[in-house]
Amino acid sequence: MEGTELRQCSRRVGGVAVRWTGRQNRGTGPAGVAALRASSRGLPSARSPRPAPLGQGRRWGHRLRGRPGVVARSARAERETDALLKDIGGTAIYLVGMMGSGKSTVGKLLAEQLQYRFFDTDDVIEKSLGASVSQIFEENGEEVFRDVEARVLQELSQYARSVISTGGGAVLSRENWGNMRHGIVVWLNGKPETLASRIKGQEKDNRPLLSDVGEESEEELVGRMSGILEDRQKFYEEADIVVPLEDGQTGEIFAPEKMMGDILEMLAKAVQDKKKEVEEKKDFTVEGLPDSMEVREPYAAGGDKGAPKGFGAKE
Ligand SMILES: Nc1ncnc2c1ncn2[C@@H]1O[C@H](COP(=O)(O)OP(=O)(O)OP(=O)(O)O)[C@@H](O)[C@H]1O
Ligand SMILES: O=C(O)C1=C[C@@H](O)[C@@H](O)[C@H](O)C1
Repeated sequence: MEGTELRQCSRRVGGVAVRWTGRQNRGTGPAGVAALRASSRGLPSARSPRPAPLGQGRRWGHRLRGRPGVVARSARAERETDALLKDIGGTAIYLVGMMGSGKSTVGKLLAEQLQYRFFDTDDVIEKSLGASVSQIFEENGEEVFRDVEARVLQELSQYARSVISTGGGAVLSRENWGNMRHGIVVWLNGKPETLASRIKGQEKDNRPLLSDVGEESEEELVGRMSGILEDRQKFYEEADIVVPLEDGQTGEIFAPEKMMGDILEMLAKAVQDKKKEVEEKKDFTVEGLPDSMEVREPYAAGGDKGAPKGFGAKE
């Protein structure tokens, strides 16, 4: 059989030690599916150093000032952002959305501002397996890719202070939602036209679902993106926060820095709403309850929607 036999990988991806024992099958021998399945247990294994505690670095507002397109923040805005950092208490942020929606671009900015680590699940998979997403689809099939993706998400969900850019199809798995509900899920919601114009002409190494779309035809790409979005819309809508890519009135496409600012604002609001909700629940009394019964606080980030894990994942 051509290709590499079981191989040990040990790499650092975003500050996390990723270990993987994998068999790569580049030949026509037995498919690598079983080998990948077997080897996808426990990835990534993470015993990473924690990032510097919030507050030790430069302040958020200060950092924003240097950014092109970002308006200097007032002392009040600085106080607000400091309060947000305190309030979200390290809660992880998951970015979901279609291919080309800007999850990696915006996610990196967000991580920098929050002094969080940044992970891109496609990258983690590619680096740890030493193969591109397209290669994995081609040689092992989509099902195996989804399986590996789920394991990666599960592992990453144990870490606080992370911004995690997920693959476009991660929302299709119930298991993934269970893990993403450890944090706050943010959907970058854009029109197929916007997505297609970004993706067109880009290499397709991590977008095998578009590999058969003609290079020349943006129309065909828009059609494909529309179809995928239609199938996934209801899953994306489960997100805690929805951030548009375009201005609904003018159609202007927002810059990544603006999107990051929008996310921060919406996070602040979500945190305040949740605090209020918790406060209201505290005042709520039920006649006739035995003294020993406690009223449980609701899940912080997912509200009614999700698996109850809440703010403050494992540090
Ligand atoms: N707000 C934006 N305005 C203009 N271009 C953007 C914006 N955000 C991202 N882009 C560009 O769009 C392309 C796709 O962005 P990015 O890779 O961040 O998306 P993604 O959601 O991570 O995609 P995928 O999941 O397919 O990897 C990149 O070329 C990026 O530079
Ligand atoms: O939308 C999707 O299903 C995908 C998006 C990419 O990020 C990759 O995760 C992969 O190509 C699948």
